Amino acid sequence: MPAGFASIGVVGAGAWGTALANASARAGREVVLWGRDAEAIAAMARSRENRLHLPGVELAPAVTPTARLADLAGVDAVLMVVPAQASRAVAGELAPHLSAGIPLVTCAKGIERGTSLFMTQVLAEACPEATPAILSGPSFAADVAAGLPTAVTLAARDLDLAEGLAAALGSGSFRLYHSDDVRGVEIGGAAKNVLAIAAGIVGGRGLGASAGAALIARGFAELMRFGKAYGARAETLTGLSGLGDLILTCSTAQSRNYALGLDLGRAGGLHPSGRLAEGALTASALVAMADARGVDMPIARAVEAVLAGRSDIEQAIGSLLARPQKAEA
Ligand SMILES: NC(=O)C1=CN([C@@H]2O[C@H](COP(=O)(O)OP(=O)(O)OC[C@H]3O[C@@H](n4cnc5c(N)ncnc54)[C@H](OP(=O)(O)O)[C@@H]3O)[C@@H](O)[C@H]2O)C=CC1
Ligand SMILES: O=C(CO)COP(=O)(O)O
Repeated sequence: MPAGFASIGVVGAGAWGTALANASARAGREVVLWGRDAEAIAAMARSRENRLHLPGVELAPAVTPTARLADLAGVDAVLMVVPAQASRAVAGELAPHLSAGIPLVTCAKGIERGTSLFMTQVLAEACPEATPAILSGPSFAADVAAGLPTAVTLAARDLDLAEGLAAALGSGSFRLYHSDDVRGVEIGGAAKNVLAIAAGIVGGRGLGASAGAALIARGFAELMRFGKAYGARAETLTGLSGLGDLILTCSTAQSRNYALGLDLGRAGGLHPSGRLAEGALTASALVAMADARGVDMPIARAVEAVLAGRSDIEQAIGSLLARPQKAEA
């Protein structure tokens, strides 16, 4: 068993937070799982199941649910698993309970609207005493919770810290690779959700498997261009958290972002399902950041225009197909 990180705090008792709490317990950690809804947390503590967000999965004995952030004081590392747009506010409330230097690992996938900051930048501002890190990669909560084989990347600026955290959280079925390319890992997770909405639209419109594959390849070209403009390493963008997660999320309606695109493609309008689709919240920031550095992202731009109601699906598809044919890059 690796030294250190005997206890893990998980902030956010949604599907992913609950799955990560169980995965951490499976790796031998004691886990405190925080959720904001005291009633739901009490029910979870009684039933040992997160019936709202991860039904049918038994909570591991080493997981203690709580609705009090103060109960995270003293843990050795914290996984931040609330939605991207809520991360700043929750991290700010958490900050007074954390010891100096504690690793604070964002597991959310998105860019903050309004500030255009990546998740580790948001945590660095909200919890300046903590050490930001990120966990991201192709991993549905249900798969991880079921103990199906999954591989993700954990990145911190200090490679030894990333390696230590990966060793502490990983198990036979939940494999963690480590990296010091924090920016690369967070760009992949944020961008792929926007592109997955486009893939869902292609599926919902019945444009065919060939168009779906073209969308993934051209979407990946956008992700690469954006990543390079914002300092990511190519090998990170082609790895688990970039290409790996793009393929997963663009391939199945198990993804909420893809499912949102499916609905848009079939019905042509936005029908809010109430389910979290981070890409819909990140699209405008992604496009604004692409514009700021002159990065060409026609697919992401088309998604943003559809979501904002400035374009209908037919117009968006038409404008993509009308682009001049050019050298592949
Ligand atoms: N699900 C998955 O397979 C994966 C998800 N992720 C990422 O993890 C993040 C969380 O997603 P996921 O767990 O699936 O989402 P869920 O919709 O399952 O759960 C979201 C959780 O966040 C809580 N929450 C929402 N807003 C706030 C807020 N303002 N303050 C505090 N808590 C809040 C919700 O509480 P309440 O129940 O009270 O509303 C709920 O517990 C996202 O960024 C997602 O991209 C990453 C990899 C896999
Ligand atoms: O990030 C995910 C899988 O890696 C989950 O994707 P969705 O949020 O689209 O469901």
